[in-house]
Amino acid sequence: MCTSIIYTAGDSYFGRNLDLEISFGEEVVVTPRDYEFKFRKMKSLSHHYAITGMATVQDGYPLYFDGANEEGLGMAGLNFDGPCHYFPEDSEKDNVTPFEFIPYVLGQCKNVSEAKEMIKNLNLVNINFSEKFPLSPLHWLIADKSGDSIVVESTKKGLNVYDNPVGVLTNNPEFPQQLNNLSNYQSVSPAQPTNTIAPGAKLELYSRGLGTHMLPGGMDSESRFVKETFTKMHAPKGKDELENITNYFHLLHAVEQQKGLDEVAPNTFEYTIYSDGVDLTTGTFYYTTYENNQINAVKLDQSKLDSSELLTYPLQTKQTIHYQA
Ligand SMILES: C[C@H](CCC(=O)NCCS(=O)(=O)O)[C@H]1CC[C@H]2[C@@H]3[C@H](O)C[C@@H]4C[C@H](O)CC[C@]4(C)[C@H]3C[C@H](O)[C@]12C
Repeated sequence: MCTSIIYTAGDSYFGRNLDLEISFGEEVVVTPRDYEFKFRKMKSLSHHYAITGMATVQDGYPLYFDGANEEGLGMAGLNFDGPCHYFPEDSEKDNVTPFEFIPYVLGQCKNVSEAKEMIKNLNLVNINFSEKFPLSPLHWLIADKSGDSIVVESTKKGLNVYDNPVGVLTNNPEFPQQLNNLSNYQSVSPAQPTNTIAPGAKLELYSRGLGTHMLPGGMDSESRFVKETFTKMHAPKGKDELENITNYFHLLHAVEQQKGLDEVAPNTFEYTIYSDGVDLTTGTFYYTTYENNQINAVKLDQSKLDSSELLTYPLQTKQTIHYQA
């Protein structure tokens, strides 16, 4: 499972938890403006916006899991196994494969409204990257530095684009159903409840936080969607970058999956391999990993963006403890 969010507090911060039982050798990858993006069915892009994100580089190609461009548009792919359906090539449309979707959009669009326009004529075509890396069933959260976001889902109905009023995406079911399910939790509140169940009966407020008593806490995608929406919608806004990025990681870690809790095969557990976030104004890319929950960062270096060579930064997975004398 995975969770992706856009959190606006002065700047906007966009990223995700990557929850899985295996790693694909992902690292922080900056694609500079002159790296040539070759597409299977579309004309290649020899000059485009620079992209920073988490990717695995295969045959010299950055297979992005999530990332953002230098204009402040971010995009993350999350598992959508079941409802997801990709289509054969359609000669009337722009045929982009799912593994090209992130570079195609982030390479060319500045914000959500440009992305929406571009997606109007798009067909997510069912072509594998390779035998070793077949298609993944994904849906995407796309968000920009204004805080706007949309969800893109390719199902048997076609390519669906939904405005996202909460700026959160997890996994199944389809997005409209996830939103609809929030109705069941409208009474969840940071405040102590008033007694509406048995007016007149004396009910003790025996604990703080009783307004959150009905908040789900499971690993499943519906529970995470509700919990993350509540947590993010009530998040404080910090006074500077340090406070904001600290808040941001608290939001993602609120739905992180600890090892041992989500068994996907006998004795194999899905867990939060990494959490990441880009400041969509400065382009600084932050991340934590399961082993190392100190915040690490890669700053966007403008002097390196007019090049054609990928820049890669291996994940720092060693925990550092701040010992005090
Ligand atoms: C599985 C990952 C999403 C995490 C997630 O939602 N897990 C939940 C699993 S489940 O619901 O509980 O079953 C997705 C996110 C990005 C995906 C990767 C990226 O799309 C990049 C390439 C694309 C290639 O086609 C396949 C390998 C791959 C390297 C993908 C492997 C995998 O599908 C990733 C890593």
